[in-house]
Amino acid sequence: MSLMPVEDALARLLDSAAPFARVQEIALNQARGQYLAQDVVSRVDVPAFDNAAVDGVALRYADLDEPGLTLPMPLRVAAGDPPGTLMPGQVARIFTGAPVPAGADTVLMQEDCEIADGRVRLPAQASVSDGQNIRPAGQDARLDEVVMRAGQRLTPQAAGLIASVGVSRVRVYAPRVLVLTSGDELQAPDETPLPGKIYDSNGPQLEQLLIQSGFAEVRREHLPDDPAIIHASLTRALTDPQQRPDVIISTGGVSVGEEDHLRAVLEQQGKLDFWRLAIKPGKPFTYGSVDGIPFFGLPGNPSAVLVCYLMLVLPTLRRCCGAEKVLPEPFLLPADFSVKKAGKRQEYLRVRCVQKDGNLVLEKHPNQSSGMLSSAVWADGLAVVPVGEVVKDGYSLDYFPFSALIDG
Ligand SMILES: Nc1nc2c(c(=O)[nH]1)N[C@H]1C(S)=C(S)[C@@H](COP(=O)(O)OP(=O)(O)OC[C@H]3O[C@@H](n4cnc5c(N)ncnc54)[C@H](O)[C@@H]3O)O[C@H]1N2
Ligand code: MOO
Repeated sequence: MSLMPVEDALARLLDSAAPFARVQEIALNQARGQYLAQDVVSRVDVPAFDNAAVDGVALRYADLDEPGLTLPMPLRVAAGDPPGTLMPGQVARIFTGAPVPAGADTVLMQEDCEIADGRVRLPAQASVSDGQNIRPAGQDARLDEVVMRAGQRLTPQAAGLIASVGVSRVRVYAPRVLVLTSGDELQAPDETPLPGKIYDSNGPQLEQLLIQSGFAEVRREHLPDDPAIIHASLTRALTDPQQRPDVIISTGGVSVGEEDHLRAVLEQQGKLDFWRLAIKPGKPFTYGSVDGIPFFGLPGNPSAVLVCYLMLVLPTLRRCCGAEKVLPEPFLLPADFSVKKAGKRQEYLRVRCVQKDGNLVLEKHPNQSSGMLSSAVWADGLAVVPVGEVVKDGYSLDYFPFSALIDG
């Protein structure tokens, strides 16, 4: 059976992405990297007035025409003061951020003048540029200008920019995400370990991935390997208006084993769109919908969860928030390792970007088992080995830092 290429799967996911209906108005101090559901329009010019970029003196450039000039300094303007007016033949003491007085057109750094007894000895005109050290009104934003578009992320810089234009509340996408872990072998990390059982790591990992990538409304539920109970839990989540999610992400139960029930329930209760991709780790990746809600069925192996979330789920969530760009550009970096056997699936290796002889190279963790997370913690990103390719030492590979994948 041929597996669907990762690019085709991503294209299908992005095609199917419909805007999330759930939108929330939040105060800027609640910004946690969500996606804007509205354009942000400036209420002012930023800066609102021409102002000094340095501490020094404000003057008329034309007054510098005489060499070795000393002029009186009757005016003092600090940040927050009204600008005042400068008469010809005068200079004003001025500080960074203070409005430039009417009549002044140039600001000199105090280090370039001699200030004494209310007078200033000025440098030669040749060493000064007309208009220097003035930050013009509106250079950052103009009144009524759109400074951020719907679909952009509320990064810390964005929160600062939005505050600077006099806007304190914004509408953001706030989809409810239901994370379903599955498997009779799982226990919560605070339980006493029982024979044959393992601790759930997918639940905490996915929840943190979602929160860090701007999707904080996460509810987690654990499902046993019992189709009737899985069916009932899904029905409850879909019919209770307090719980009804906007997207569902499950882990485990999508492969070919007799105890892999999630895909079967999805097919029965909803619609299976596609299953099985040429991706390593993550082959049994499953996508469909239940009652119109997108359903991502991730494999159970924890590193497959990480890779599938970052490369397939998160880009789709971003598109549902109106984002144009859903994946960062990869860096092309040489491998400091080799992969001798060409694979049938596009492989996402857990790698580190390190310095070697003054150049950046990629180092691969020796154990790439999809059941392991210690290698994912050791790594700082993923390197991509396309289907059918071997990697010789020094070959360049696409490398995505985790930070860029998560931040978008
Ligand atoms: N005969 C075949 N067997 C398998 C195939 C295959 O093609 N033929 N594919 C393998 C691949 S690749 C993957 S990936 C796994 C995925 O299987 P499932 O998605 O059905 O996942 P499970 O079997 O439920 O779990 C796999 C693995 O992960 C552990 N797990 C599950 N949930 C969690 C959790 N929340 N926290 C930590 N670990 C979890 C689980 O115990 C299993 O060890 O199938 C292969 N098999
Ligand atoms: O696709 Mo699986 O995660 O390689 O073991």
